Amino acid sequence: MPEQPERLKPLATICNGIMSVPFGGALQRLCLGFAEPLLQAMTNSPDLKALRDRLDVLDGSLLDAIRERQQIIAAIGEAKRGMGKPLRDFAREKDVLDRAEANAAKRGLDASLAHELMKLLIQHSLTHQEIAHIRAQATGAGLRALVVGGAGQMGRWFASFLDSQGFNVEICDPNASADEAFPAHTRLDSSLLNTDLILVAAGLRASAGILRELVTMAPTKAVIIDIASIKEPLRPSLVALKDAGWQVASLHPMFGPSAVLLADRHVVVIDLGCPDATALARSLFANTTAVVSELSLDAHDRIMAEVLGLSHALNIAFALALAEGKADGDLLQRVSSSTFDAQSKVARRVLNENPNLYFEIQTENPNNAAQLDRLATALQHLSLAVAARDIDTFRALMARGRELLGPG
Ligand SMILES: C=C(O[C@@H]1C=C(C(=O)O)C=C[C@H]1O)C(=O)O
Repeated sequence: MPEQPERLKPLATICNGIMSVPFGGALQRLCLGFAEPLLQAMTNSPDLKALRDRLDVLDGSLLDAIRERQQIIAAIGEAKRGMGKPLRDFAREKDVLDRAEANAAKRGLDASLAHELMKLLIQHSLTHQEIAHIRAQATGAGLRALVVGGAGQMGRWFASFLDSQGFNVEICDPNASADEAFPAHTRLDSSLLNTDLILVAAGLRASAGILRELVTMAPTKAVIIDIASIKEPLRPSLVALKDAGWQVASLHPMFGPSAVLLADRHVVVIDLGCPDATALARSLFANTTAVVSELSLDAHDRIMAEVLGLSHALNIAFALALAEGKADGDLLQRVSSSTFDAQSKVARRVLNENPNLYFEIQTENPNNAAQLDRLATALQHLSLAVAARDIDTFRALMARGRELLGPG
């Protein structure tokens, strides 16, 4: 390619770089076809409209290349299923990312752009493979499930998740509308309990009430699984259900209703001493890329005081401290640092969550008060070290936290 004027060099680099991304044939052909004429056009006639028109074509072809990638991904998913191989291949993902970075660097393209682009595409391919895999495995085929609280956000998520596994889903929710996606009931009565799975996916107080109601009903073959964020309020009913002869287990999906891909998502299973129920709870996520961990009933709430209670409280406090200082939100966003950006993003997410649920996470966990005390103490230590201009203590405080969280 001839030497380009200085102002065109960045574009030449991008075109060269794009050629290095391993999209398969389409994008390479596209770049070879367009890069030079495009640069020519820029040199001869700097016509903005013509350049944008060409860019539109290029962007369309980018999407064609991505579609071609997705089709190959679907074929790979099927091949892996046929061979009984797991959905996710971490070593292969690393290869794909490393190759994209190396190819980008060779062409003078920013390696992190190539990395991020490929990461996004891998995420999408996993989502597609996961959905296809769940449907193909049909773990719930021939089984029936009743989702109690099925018109709530997590209830809806679980209803369609179970449906995608082949379960025959019905929901029970006093707030069910006339046009629910599944047959809906507004009252829990014993005729609904003749099913294989009763998934209780209501708010915490409501779930406690539903489990109490189930305790009064004669056990059926159904497995009862709750998905509450805090387990202590449910403990007496969970124990009573088991004692009454129900098969019962507890689940805690560590993600919200917007989750599509379960890669990097966590699910907690609590074994309540009913092996069939625990096995069913585990099997619901067996064909996904979610990481399933087991916790005891006691450990669950202790750990959730750290994972949920502390992180929610800290983010609410962060925003409150800004509000107390009458901070100018627009100005802060204009001059924000990378840490402030990241922190605000998390805080914004927390503050837009359902206050009833977040209140219950703070108030219903018996371990939470002590955790909030530790947060207050930590802030005090920090304030004292700063007021005393004590660098050694400040360093020690940072080192202690780093030891726990590991290097960044
Ligand atoms: C496509 C595959 O499945 C997954 C998706 C990958 C991708 O999008 O490149 C890579 C590895 C796997 O986790 C594969 O195994 O090759």
